[in-house]
Amino acid sequence: MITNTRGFLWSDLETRALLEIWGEADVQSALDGNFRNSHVYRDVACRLAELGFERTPEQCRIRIKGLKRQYYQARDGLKKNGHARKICKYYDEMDRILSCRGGPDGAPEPLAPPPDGAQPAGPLAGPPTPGTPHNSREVDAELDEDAELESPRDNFTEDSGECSSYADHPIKVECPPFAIPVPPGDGFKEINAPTITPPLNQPKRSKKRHANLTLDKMMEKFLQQSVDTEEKFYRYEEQRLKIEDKRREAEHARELQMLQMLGQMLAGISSTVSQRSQSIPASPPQRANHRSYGDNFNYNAMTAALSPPIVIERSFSLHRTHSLKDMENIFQLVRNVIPPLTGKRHKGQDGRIGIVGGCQEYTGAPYFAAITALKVGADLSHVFCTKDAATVIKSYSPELIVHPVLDSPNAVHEVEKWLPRLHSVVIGPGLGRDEVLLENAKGIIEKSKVKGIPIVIDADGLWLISQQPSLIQGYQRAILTPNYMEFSRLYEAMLRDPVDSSDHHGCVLRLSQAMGNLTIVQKGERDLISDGEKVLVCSHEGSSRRCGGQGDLLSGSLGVLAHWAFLAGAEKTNGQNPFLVAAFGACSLTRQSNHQAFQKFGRSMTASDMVSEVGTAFNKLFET
Ligand SMILES: NC(=O)C1=CN([C@@H]2O[C@H](COP(=O)(O)OP(=O)(O)OC[C@H]3O[C@@H](n4cnc5c(N)ncnc54)[C@H](OP(=O)(O)O)[C@@H]3O)[C@@H](O)[C@H]2O)[C@@H](O)CC1
Ligand SMILES: Nc1ncnc2c1ncn2[C@@H]1O[C@H](COP(=O)(O)OP(=O)(O)OP(=O)(O)O)[C@@H](O)[C@H]1O
Repeated sequence: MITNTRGFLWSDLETRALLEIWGEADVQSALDGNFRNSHVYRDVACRLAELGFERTPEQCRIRIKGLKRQYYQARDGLKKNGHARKICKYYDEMDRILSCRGGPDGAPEPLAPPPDGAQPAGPLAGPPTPGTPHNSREVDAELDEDAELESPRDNFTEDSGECSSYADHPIKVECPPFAIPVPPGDGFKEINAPTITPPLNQPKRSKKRHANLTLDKMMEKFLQQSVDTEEKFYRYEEQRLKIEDKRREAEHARELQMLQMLGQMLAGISSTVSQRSQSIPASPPQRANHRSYGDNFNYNAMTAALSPPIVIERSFSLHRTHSLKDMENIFQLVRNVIPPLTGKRHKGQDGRIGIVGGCQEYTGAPYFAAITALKVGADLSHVFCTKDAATVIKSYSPELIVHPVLDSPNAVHEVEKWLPRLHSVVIGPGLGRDEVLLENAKGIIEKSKVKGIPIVIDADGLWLISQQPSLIQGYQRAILTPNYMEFSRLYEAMLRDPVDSSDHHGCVLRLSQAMGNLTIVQKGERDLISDGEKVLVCSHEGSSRRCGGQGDLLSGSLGVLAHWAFLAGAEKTNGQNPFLVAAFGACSLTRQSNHQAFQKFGRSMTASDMVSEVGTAFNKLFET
């Protein structure tokens, strides 16, 4: 029965059958020295078929050729490492057959010792020298013997014709019997260098170690090259960044230059306008004392105001408890308390103001108060706000010092640490009405009182006071700045009566008295200022625009002026209550800023526009 074969792959059984036939003496003698061997392999194939294996003569010849090659390689090249059997599975069979076969001279071939300690099949003549002419000749002869039937297609299968499996052939990493061709380079020199070629009688193991060492060195070299490349990359990147920085600096310098040029151009334009304004006589200070109850805004007035020169109106109101002379002097008193700008002062002397307020909802209010304090002339402006609000407030202005402490568990202590360095505190803008924050504000008020620091209370700070008036009652260094609604709350809380809308002056006077003669600024169409003894009315022209944040400008500027007035002493204030003077100055300034901003922006005016006007408004009111 013919066994089906699997193409050109040979099973073990099939191969052994082939070797059995091919090793027979008549076959060997037919092949020996005979270059025309096709008839021999035809016979081999026929005999194989008799055993049940269907193979063509050509397949038989090629299989034998492959087996011979494996055998010679194993014997000549690799037998010393003791793994010949793994390279040539049929080594013993081949050896038995070929050792009996004569060499070219007819004498038996000297045989290698059997690998892996196996007993040699033939007489042991000592190990052959690999690569001797004899062996080469033998292989050549055998290959020539097979030449007749060889075809290009067969080359594909001649060395690996076995039907193998992964189990039969475990993967082995062996040192190849030839040098690995590698690209030239420092790291590869040693491979072909004759100086390190092991002597022929050196054990194979050392060759292997040498190869391993070489591989190690190659790997080392490779890693070194990687490190070098990386370093080069970083050096290059560093240089690139430096160049980039320089480029940016140059660009920045150019931008600055452009801005300076622009500034100079604008200054030129502004001085032209200013010269024009000055050529028209400005209102003398005496005129500021002109009594007026603050004309309501009308379009004629606005039209007049828009066209230069700007006439600064200062309006005062008298209460029956005060003389005209007092009123005439009050504005001059504001001027008196403003510290002169000299080169002798150091940072902080002109005012370190603290604003307590600013929470998640309200970040604008503390900002407006704090920035106005700086615009009026304070040196440092601190904001004590909640954590949420801090980053936002900082982002509005780098000039502000922002402390995100107001909602921290030890908020009062955190602010208290700063109190000795503060000249006044403004409590309430954007504080909100969260119980915890109000409680902290209360603690800060108490600590500030202990230190005798002037305190301005506005917005939600006033809500707190309307709940607990005793918190500030009797502290005459406090100034409360309620709008109409806030005033009503306070008034009702203190006097248990609704506000008498027919007697605003009397109401503000009474509230101040009820609070222990601290200063009350009732904001409105006309601002009423009282310390329980006097009532000042400021109806300086502002505008009809009531945008949110105007009150914050007032409280911020009042924080600075209160410090200045308080510091100035009785001589400068002519014995008047310094907080009345300060309040009058702050109301005038806020209204003037409002007026100027409105002239520019009309209905679109916002509190920020007013902030931009604070400097010039201050200048017009107090320094011209
Ligand atoms: N950008 C920001 O972050 C800003 C934040 N801000 C902060 O907001 C917080 C709350 O302040 P607030 O003014 O809204 O509260 P509050 O004074 O109780 O008024 C509540 C209600 O009372 C009324 N009302 C008010 N005035 C009145 C009047 N003159 N005459 C008559 N009624 C008047 C009016 O009621 P309505 O007439 O609408 O019914 C009003 O809605 C506070 O922390 C503050 O600092 C502001 O500073 C703005 C810029
Ligand atoms: N009708 C008005 N005419 C002119 N000026 C006014 C008028 N009402 C208020 N002002 C001025 O605006 C300033 C702020 O007062 P306002 O009543 O807006 O305070 P507020 O309600 O506390 O403000 P905020 O929006 O900051 O809370 C004060 O200086 C006040 O003189």
